[in-house]
Amino acid sequence: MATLIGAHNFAALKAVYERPSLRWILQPKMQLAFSGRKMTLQSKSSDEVEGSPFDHKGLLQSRELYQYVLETSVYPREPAPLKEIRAITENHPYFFMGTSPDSGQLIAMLLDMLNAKNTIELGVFTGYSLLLTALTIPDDGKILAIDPNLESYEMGLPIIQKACVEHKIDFKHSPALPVLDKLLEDDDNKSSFDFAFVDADKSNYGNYHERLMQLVKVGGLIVYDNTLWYGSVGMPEESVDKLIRPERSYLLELNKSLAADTRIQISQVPLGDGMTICRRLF
Ligand SMILES: C[S@@+](CC[C@H](N)C(=O)[O-])C[C@H]1O[C@@H](n2cnc3c(N)ncnc32)[C@H](O)[C@@H]1O
Repeated sequence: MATLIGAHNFAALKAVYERPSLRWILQPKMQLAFSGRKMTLQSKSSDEVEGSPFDHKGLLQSRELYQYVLETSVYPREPAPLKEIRAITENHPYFFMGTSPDSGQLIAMLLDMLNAKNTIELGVFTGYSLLLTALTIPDDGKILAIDPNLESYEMGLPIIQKACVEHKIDFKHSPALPVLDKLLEDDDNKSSFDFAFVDADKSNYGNYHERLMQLVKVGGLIVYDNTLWYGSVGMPEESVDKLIRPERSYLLELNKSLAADTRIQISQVPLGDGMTICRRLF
């Protein structure tokens, strides 16, 4: 399959893509071909992917094991609208940013176990984790979803509408920090959220944590995505591509500070790109 994709962010995408050490991270199953200012997105067959730098295995030992998990436990139980949003996201130039379905399955279980009704999400993209949350919480539940990128949100919106869950979503087209600060001006918002999912700019994770600790109730959860950053947090700095080093350093800092934060119970889960689940204790 080959699809012509838009030329926005062309130079940046081309520069990133052409770094061989990053290709396996960015394009596990697809390949971008550049011709002049035209970009073509091409699916790779399983045979082409296998054993190549594009081989995708998440954080597990092998691609086969990751596929086994997805095909045995995740895909058979994944609701149809989520399959649909995952399919349309494959056409987005940054499709690799979507929350992985295995992480999503755990998030849904956590939401259910908490009986979460009032949730907040930082970093929406095309809406996989948002739709998952909307499908899981009750009909009168609410999700405050924040992202400065409206275009990506609008890509998944028709699927959210078709699933009849849009009424649960309050989308704020904005960076997250000012929205959180505004919420904190009203004491009624403090300790009002059952659940927070953070999948936005890694440089602000520390700032988000301090604010979310006030907004999420005692017993509530804050889940941080990408805390193992393609496994790079366990690698020596010099072996990590320079392009992903800044985020790696923010995540190293975050992981250390979460481990030292006595206000929370934590679990570092090696699913997807690594998620840290934090439960507010006091
Ligand atoms: C990894 S994607 C989120 C994936 C999403 N959870 C999903 O399931 O598809 C990261 C998102 O964070 C958003 N983002 C970047 N900076 C942000 C900020 N300051 N505040 C909130 N979101 C931000 C980006 O626009 C992008 O859509």
